[in-house]
Amino acid sequence: MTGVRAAAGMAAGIAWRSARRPVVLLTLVALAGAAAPVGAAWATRGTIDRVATAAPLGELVAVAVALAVAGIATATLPQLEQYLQAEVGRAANLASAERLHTAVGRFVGLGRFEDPRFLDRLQLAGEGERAAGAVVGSGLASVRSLLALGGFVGSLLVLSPVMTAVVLVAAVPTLVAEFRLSRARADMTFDISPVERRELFYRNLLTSSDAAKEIRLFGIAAFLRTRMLTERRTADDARRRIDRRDLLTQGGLALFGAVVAGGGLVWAVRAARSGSLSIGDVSLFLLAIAGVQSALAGAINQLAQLHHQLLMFGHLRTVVTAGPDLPVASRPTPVPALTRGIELRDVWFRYGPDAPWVLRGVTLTIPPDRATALVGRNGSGKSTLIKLLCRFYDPERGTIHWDGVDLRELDPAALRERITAVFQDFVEYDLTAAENIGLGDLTGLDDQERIRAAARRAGVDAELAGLPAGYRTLLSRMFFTEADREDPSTGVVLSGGQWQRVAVARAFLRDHRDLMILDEPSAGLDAEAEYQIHAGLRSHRAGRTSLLISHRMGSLRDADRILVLDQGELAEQGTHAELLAADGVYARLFRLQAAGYAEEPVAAP
Ligand SMILES: Nc1ncnc2c1ncn2[C@@H]1O[C@H](COP(=O)(O)OP(=O)(O)OP(=O)(O)O)[C@@H](O)[C@H]1O
Repeated sequence: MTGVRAAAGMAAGIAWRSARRPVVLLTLVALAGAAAPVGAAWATRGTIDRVATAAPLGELVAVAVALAVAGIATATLPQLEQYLQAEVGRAANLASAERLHTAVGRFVGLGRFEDPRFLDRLQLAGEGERAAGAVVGSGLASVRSLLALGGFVGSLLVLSPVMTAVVLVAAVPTLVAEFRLSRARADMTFDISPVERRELFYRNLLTSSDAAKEIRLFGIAAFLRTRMLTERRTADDARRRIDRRDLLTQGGLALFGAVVAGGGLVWAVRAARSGSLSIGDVSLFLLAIAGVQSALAGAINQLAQLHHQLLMFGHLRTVVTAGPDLPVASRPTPVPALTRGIELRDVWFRYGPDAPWVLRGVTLTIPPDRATALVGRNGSGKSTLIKLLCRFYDPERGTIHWDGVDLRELDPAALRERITAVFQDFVEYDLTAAENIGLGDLTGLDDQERIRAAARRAGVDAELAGLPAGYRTLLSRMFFTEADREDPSTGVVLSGGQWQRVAVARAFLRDHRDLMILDEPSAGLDAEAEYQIHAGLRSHRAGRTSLLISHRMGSLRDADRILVLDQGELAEQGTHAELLAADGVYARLFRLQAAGYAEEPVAAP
């Protein structure tokens, strides 16, 4: 309950700060909306009694006007309430989206994005993002219904305290049942979120252009479709169970309500016959009974919705108030220039407490102003080591020092300001060519000359300049209307190697950083493009600290130092010549690859 209360406080705070005036108006409309039907019931009673007793015309006109005003208010206020709820919703949801995504952007590491439970919560927080406004809307609608309920209960009380007690006691099981139902629905939504995530994965796969080739060639569309539908059926079964419970509960409650109302009607007719109620009283009684039931149903419905929205908003609150994913120093040390290099001291790392060790006691130095290469078989831990250098994770044991300072004492954002990188799984942004490069350094986003210079060094300038709209061409065919489909100037699809060079240009734009990391920058390049890129890299590397990972051993041989990782351990280090002479892991990998390039078949070592 504390979580729900805290979520209510946060949602109300967001709505109030983002839409004060609409919230005030909505409150006034809700109050008026509560008074209108009760007023209409009393005005009806007054009108009928005055007509029955032939009251003076002035009095008759006054009650008729009151009845008309109450009727108009009852008819029109719901529309105004709906508009204001939407207005509050838009403002509050926008503010919630900002809160949520600011919080997500503050996670400095990658661990949370790889935790399935956290991903489920994040998905539900997306729903919570749209719940903030609805929380206020449902909250005020509940208040309106409760006030109307109070008004009708008061009216009933005047006529019959016993009947009032009966109606109120009858409401208790309804309240309890509806809340249980709401909680069960929210639990079910959370429980099926992994199933929905898998369904989404299969659905995206079936419609993705990237996967279309393999799906067709391997003939796996039906297989994937079956899996997608199985996930959907599992989710639907869970929903059906709740819907059935809903049906039984609502049906039972409706029957119960009808019996109570019917009993009340019999009592009122008998009371009128014995003369203890006037005709107006009977009409007020009937309107009050109907009013109590509809206000009660409305209040319960809105409270149940409110409860559900608060549970969803609770997920957003959990994400927004989650502590830092990695400890960040409260007074970080300013990041020094990299003059002494980076040092790993007995670094141990694994991706989870039950996962196998990926790095085992790695101790090494990346010297400043030198080109260092990292080599090793697949899965030996090279990319992981790079992720630790950027502080996307912390080592489980051991420390990493940037110019003598433990990375944990630095502000992660300030550290990353000093680094540029091409990751193995770089991003292909569905943006223009210029933006794709400009994102490397936002200060250069509008600087065409800088962007072109970076592209030239990555060997992709001529190709980008030759696109239908040059650097302003969209590198995507995603955001298309039907009319755009035939017009190539609205977007193009690049080849894998071209994308790779765009990613290298992006890293080049972020020039003058202390450390340049290149994880397989030439994996998809043709021989000429690879040569060009490495020439560009060599000129860039001169006098700078760089760390290059590549399985193309030829591109590493001129590195100042080569580090060889094997099963998470530093197996060897030295220059190309030293490592060949040592005749270890490196020499074996190099000779295996060199054998593939020899003109005459050479026996593999
Ligand atoms: N996010 C992750 N979660 C869990 N395990 C991971 C994750 N990333 C990598 N691993 C595991 O860590 C080990 C090392 O992976 P890493 O990507 O560092 O190797 P690598 O040397 O760069 O390999 P490659 O040459 O294939 O790129 C692998 O066994 C991999 O399965």
